[in-house]
Amino acid sequence: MIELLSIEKVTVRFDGLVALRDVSLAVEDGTVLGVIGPNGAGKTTLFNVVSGLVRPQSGTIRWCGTQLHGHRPDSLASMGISRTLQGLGLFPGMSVLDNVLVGAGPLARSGPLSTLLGLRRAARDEAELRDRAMETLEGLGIAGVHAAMPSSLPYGIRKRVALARALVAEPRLLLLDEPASGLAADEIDELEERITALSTRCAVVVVEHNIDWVMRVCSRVVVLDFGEVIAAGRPAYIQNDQRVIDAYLGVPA
Ligand SMILES: Nc1ncnc2c1ncn2[C@@H]1O[C@H](COP(=O)(O)OP(=O)(O)OP(=O)(O)O)[C@@H](O)[C@H]1O
Repeated sequence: MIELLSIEKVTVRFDGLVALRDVSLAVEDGTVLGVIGPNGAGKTTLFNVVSGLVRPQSGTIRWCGTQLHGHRPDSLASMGISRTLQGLGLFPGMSVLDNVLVGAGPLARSGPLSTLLGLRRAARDEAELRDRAMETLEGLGIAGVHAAMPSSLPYGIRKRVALARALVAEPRLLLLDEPASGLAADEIDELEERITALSTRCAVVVVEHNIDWVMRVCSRVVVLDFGEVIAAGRPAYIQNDQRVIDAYLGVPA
């Protein structure tokens, strides 16, 4: 299987606090990797490192075999990486479609200059992007609300809009920060099916506190505790690992 993302011995310090210590993991194409751990374990920091929001003090990050040096969050989509945020991160003053178009923006071939010089092409690009955004909404069953403002929609639908915004760029790697939080039981089941279907198109990394869901959806799981990887492997292995049970899962019933 193709290794898309490889993180090797990454350490992140915030002043005196070590948020990640010598963390290594790899994400292969077509897989769903779960990242779990108690609050403050370093899960979001890990996403921030991959996204270029946080620079590690040491360690390397490779994307499709090439080492990343000082990559920036605004280059992520064109690299083929998309991310959803904890919570929603939708723009309240923009319609659902416009929110999704924000995710498609980095793909626009027409920058400000070509927009000035070639209005026709810019218009064509915009129409293509709109079509693509509508298709993405359709794929998630929410094309009907494309003109609505996010605040008028139930939380589960808004969460799908946030997913659409990440998917519209057709990423090779999708980073999902707590995708199941705040969802009802039937929506969580639906999300399981959706992620499983998505994994045929892209690799997925999920940070999630709903452990049962993680164990169902993920092919591999990495467990962080105080910034360190304390276990990594298949869900069945993780569930029976004594360090994981002690640090996070508690005594099995
Ligand atoms: N920008 C920052 N400046 C200082 N400390 C930070 C910063 N970002 C994270 N931290 C600290 O780093 C540690 C790891 O935080 P992080 O948010 O990555 O954990 P987490 O596993 O995502 O937690 P949660 O499950 O609560 O979201 C925490 O102690 C946190 O307070």
